[in-house]
Amino acid sequence: MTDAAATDVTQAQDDDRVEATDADRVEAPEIELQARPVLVVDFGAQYAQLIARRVREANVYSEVVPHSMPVAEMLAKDPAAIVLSGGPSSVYEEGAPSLDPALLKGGVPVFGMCYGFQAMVQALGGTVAKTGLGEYGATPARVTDTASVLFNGQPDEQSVWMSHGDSVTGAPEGMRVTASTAGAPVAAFEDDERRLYGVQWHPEVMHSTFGQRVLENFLWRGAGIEGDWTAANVVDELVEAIRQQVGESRVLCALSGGVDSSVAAALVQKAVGDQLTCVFVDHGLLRAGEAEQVEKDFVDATGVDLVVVDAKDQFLSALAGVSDPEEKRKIIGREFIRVFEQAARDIVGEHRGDNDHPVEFLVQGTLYPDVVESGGGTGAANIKSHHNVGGLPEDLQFKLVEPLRSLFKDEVRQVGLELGVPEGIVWRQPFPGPGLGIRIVGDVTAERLEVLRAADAIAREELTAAGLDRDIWQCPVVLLADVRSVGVQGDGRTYGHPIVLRPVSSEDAMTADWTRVPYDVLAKISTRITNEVREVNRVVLDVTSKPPGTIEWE
Ligand SMILES: Nc1ncnc2c1ncn2[C@@H]1O[C@H](COP(=O)(O)OP(=O)(O)OP(=O)(O)O)[C@@H](O)[C@H]1O
Ligand SMILES: O=c1[nH]c(=O)c2[nH+]cn([C@@H]3O[C@H](COP(=O)(O)O)[C@@H](O)[C@H]3O)c2[nH]1
Ligand SMILES: NC(=O)CC[C@H](N)C(=O)O
Ligand SMILES: [Mg+2]
Repeated sequence: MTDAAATDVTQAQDDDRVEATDADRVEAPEIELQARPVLVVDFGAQYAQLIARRVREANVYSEVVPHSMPVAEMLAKDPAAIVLSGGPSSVYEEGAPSLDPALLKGGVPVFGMCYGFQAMVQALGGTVAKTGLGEYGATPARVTDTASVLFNGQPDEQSVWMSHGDSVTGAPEGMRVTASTAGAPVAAFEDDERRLYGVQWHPEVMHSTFGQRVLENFLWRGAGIEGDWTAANVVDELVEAIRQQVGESRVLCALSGGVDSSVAAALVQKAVGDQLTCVFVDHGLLRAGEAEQVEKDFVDATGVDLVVVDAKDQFLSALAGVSDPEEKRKIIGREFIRVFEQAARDIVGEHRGDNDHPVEFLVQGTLYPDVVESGGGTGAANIKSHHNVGGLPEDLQFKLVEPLRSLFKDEVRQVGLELGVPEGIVWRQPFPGPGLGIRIVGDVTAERLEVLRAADAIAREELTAAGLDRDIWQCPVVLLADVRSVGVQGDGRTYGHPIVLRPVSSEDAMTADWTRVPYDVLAKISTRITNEVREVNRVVLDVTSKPPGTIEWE
């Protein structure tokens, strides 16, 4: 299940850590889709993006907006409907985010969940109070009208996921109460005339048995939305939005050969064809065989116009002596941009005479998780600065083209399949842009990279041989360069470094669990790494989920 809980993990104070500041916060996406959106108003919820995602699963386009956005601005987006999220506050407290009653009078269908439900009640003149009857987790609900818009055709007893301490003690006038629980006599209400609906629970989490059905009923029946938004529509809309944004300008695409940039490149290719040049940076932090694979196999499979830049020395010298993860990420983000700037100058030079248009735009395969982890969500904490978002330098001259910025990886894979991107690329495991640079705990040197590359190649080879590639989301292999332990090899003492295996299963990288790789496969990897990589005398397995751990160690 997806959730944004990871972004809420409080970071331990550490004087050596490069602190994330407000300056790290990132701007809203530049590309906007043309379908009328369903706006998810975020009241500080754990699950705002999850709601948006569930709306898209109902084939309706959706975007998250902060509760602080003025109503006029929300209505200016011409929303097809509005969903109000949950949130940690209590509506009757001073300073709690409130709902402007004007939003409920704009003629747009509205659906409130939990805090959003309570905020509707307050705005409509009902009452909310702390009753001492909080409900947390799976809760039996009684539906009192199984023919209503929300509950049509559903059983009159269903299990819903609750997380509330406050309850509605007085329903607003004109609202029909259609469900109740022990702690929330008013657990759902509906008003078909004003097209206002709400539930006290969280239909967006999979533990609410009929959650998706309730949401779909609101969207399709209550709001009368067609539900025709599919990967095919999104391709058309994104292509059109890219054309609008880019015009006649030349465009560079930062292409890693990974899923996201390949799909982004395919979209831009479709939109502005020969205005596009892809740039792949070999920063010396790649895995064994990767540069060759992108240079040859990728071009063979897609036919893109690709420039490969060898920037190994530039990155390694910029990273020399740096061990702080955030500092590494910012250096890598900056050096990437410096490489793209140079490439832009070279490309303009090449085309001088037949093309006067400078390279104004840089395409990146940024996804929503990159944005939210970099602190770009509504009030979300900075967990780590992804090189392509929070790691961008302040003096960035390019305008960014990031068509996938509000999507999750599994949605991007659907878009990729729709575009005909080869399956071998669509189903590739993710590999982070900062590469092995954030898998060496300690500073990055050419020698350490060699060690890690050798261990990583063995782990990948054995996991592939065991047929586990599609079961595993990705398996970072991490070198603890500043840790040494004693071993005995060939009857002699060794004092080597540990390698950590971090196989994880996930749907979208927002949450993850460690993969139960069979012991015999782990044994083989361990034996081979310790036999074949001289500097390593110990292999350990990371058995932490996300949260609390992140997938990468840095
Ligand atoms: N070596 C590289 N050369 C050029 N651009 C890169 C490189 N590595 C990353 N990027 C850029 O940074 C973006 C973010 O990297 P990220 O790893 O999240 O995505 P990806 O590599 O496209 O897909 P995946 O998540 O499947 O690895 C990429 O989409 C791409 O635009
Ligand atoms: O392109 C990227 N630039 C980055 O700076 C970066 N940091 C993490 N990752 C990848 O993002 C996903 C979530 O990773 P974490 O759980 O470690 O935050 C995982 O798939 C990670 O591999 C990155 N990708
Ligand atoms: N999850 C929520 O939206 C909770 C709403 C409110 N804070 C309550 O406890 O009732
Ligand atoms: Mg990648």
